[in-house]
Amino acid sequence: MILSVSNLNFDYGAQRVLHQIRFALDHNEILAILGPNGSGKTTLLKNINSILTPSQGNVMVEGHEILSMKLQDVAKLIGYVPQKTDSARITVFDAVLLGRTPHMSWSLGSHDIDLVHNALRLTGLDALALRMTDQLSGGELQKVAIARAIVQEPKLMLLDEPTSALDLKSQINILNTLKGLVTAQHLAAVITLHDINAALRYADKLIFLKSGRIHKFCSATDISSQLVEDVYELPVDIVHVHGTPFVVPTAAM
Ligand SMILES: Nc1ncnc2c1ncn2[C@@H]1O[C@H](COP(=O)(O)OP(=O)(O)OP(=O)(O)O)[C@@H](O)[C@H]1O
Repeated sequence: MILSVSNLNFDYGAQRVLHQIRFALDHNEILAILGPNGSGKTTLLKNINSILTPSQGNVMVEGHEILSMKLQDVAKLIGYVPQKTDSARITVFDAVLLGRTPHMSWSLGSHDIDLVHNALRLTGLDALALRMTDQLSGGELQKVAIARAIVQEPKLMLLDEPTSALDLKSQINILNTLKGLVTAQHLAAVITLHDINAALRYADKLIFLKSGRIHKFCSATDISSQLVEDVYELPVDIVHVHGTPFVVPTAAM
């Protein structure tokens, strides 16, 4: 098991936003967190990597209690791709190289440089390596954040809506890259998505959050129209295309 979250509650001030969250994730697995706006998806990711501190409960990654670790050590275990990434007056290459910071001492080795080149290739950014990040589009910046998380060589990747700004081909490339990395490097990934159909295609496990509670923790194969209707309060049909389930809102609403 790579990630274990037990009895986690989180409050923003007096407002409880996450209630008794409990799940585990194995190596080689992608977990998609789904749910309506405001259901707590981003808050849950930020509790897993200790940007936010749970009011109760704990998070273990590879047997380490995250809350008791130094941030630099957390960054060796967890690569985080936030929903929004800031640009700066540095090149794409340097922005990606920053992902190596937790592993660096004094010198920059050829391994670090090779990892950056590889991540630029995987995310389709080779041609932009020397461009300043403040001259990128939103989707290109999103790819930089993903490349930076890849060079961290984490055991667990947390990605918050990583494909929200990407065109269709880039969405598929990034999700295929993520799936390939998870398998090849024996990692796990937790990814928040609004696109249920992408989740059904790429995730092994699903968590449906509703009002800060786990409504259902299941496999992608357990999807049903009733489940989606209960969570999103929207009537849907499930159709199968080439064996893959697709959620389609029913015509009559
Ligand atoms: N900094 C904050 N202070 C107070 N409440 C917050 C803060 N950030 C988020 N919230 C509230 O916490 C709840 C969960 O928010 P969160 O961003 O985790 O939801 P989400 O499922 O990621 O939403 P979305 O799909 O819209 O991105 C919401 O009710 C939100 O209004």
